[in-house]
Amino acid sequence: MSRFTERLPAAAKAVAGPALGTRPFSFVAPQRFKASIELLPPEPCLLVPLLETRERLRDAVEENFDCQYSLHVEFTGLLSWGTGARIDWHYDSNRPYLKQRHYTAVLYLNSAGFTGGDLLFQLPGGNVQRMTPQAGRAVMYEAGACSVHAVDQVTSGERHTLAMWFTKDEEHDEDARLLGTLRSICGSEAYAAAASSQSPWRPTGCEPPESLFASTAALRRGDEGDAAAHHEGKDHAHDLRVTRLKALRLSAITSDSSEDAAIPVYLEDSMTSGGVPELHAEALHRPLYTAATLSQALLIAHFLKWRHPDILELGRAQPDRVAAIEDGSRILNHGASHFALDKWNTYMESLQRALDTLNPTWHSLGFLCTTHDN
Ligand SMILES: O=C(O)CCC(=O)C(=O)O
Ligand SMILES: [Fe+2]
Repeated sequence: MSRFTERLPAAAKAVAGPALGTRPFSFVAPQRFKASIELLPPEPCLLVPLLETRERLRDAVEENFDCQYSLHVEFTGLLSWGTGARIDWHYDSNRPYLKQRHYTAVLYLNSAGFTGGDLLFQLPGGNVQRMTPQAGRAVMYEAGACSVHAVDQVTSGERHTLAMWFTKDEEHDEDARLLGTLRSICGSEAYAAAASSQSPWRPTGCEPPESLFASTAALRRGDEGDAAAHHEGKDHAHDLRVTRLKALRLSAITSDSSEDAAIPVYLEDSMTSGGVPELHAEALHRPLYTAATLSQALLIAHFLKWRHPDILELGRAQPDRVAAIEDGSRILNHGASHFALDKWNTYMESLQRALDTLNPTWHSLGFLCTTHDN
């Protein structure tokens, strides 16, 4: 069994300083979609292996960096990298609000189904170490400036990863919130109903408990530097998740009377008549989708922007653009409200299948290896 014994960051340290001073420091990953563990559907078959895996990765990081029992999980995310996605040279704690990140682990969930997407590390002397993702393998490195790395463009298909960040700072512990979530969902009727439902995100009937989706902290950590996500308040009119939906030209209608009410999300322009082709006006007055919480509304909005941008464009269509969006228009006319959620559920099911295929691998520690074994 090969274990992760090499500490890449130490090797990379010698060039990290000068390189950072001279290189442009930009992220370019428009096709990247990130789902925080707290925002995933509360399916036991999805969450249980995820939780097991994150514990295993935490142990491995502690062991390999000699800091047993001192790390907290700061963020767990399922990431999908579509064709065209890449990240330029960077290190993972490179923003003031990411300073608490001390270590990173990335578990690769697939190796077939995409091309490109190699992980590159800067080494001393200007050398670059390249690692091609392999399903079931993990890399781990320090999150600081000594670990400058990049991800090559995904040239086709979709690359799936489980990305985790670890912190020594208890205040940024993701576990506290997750434990609360698990306590509140385990054994609850709502959870049983949601877990047995084909579509746990269904806006009517039994909702997964609010606590599973309510964390604005998850958004803060999941969204590269968007100041909007720093909001922690409860006032919806000033909730920056609402502002961020607006930036996508979506309007979430929140209810003052009930905390539990489902939140319909509309294409903003569809609520006014400006620019909306007559033909579609009626359909556009229906919500694009309905979410259980604002966090979920935003997550689905990002998903739609990533995978179905035409749908978000529909309400803004100029008459001469109608042809280009004909498919989307047809969908809206035949039940827009279901389209977005159907796409979202289908996507989540495909992620779950990708994870299920890894289950046997996850039950063996053998998946942890050094990048030098490749
Ligand atoms: O997916 C990878 O190989 C690395 C991802 C990465 O560098 C990041 O998310 O900061
Ligand atoms: Fe990174």
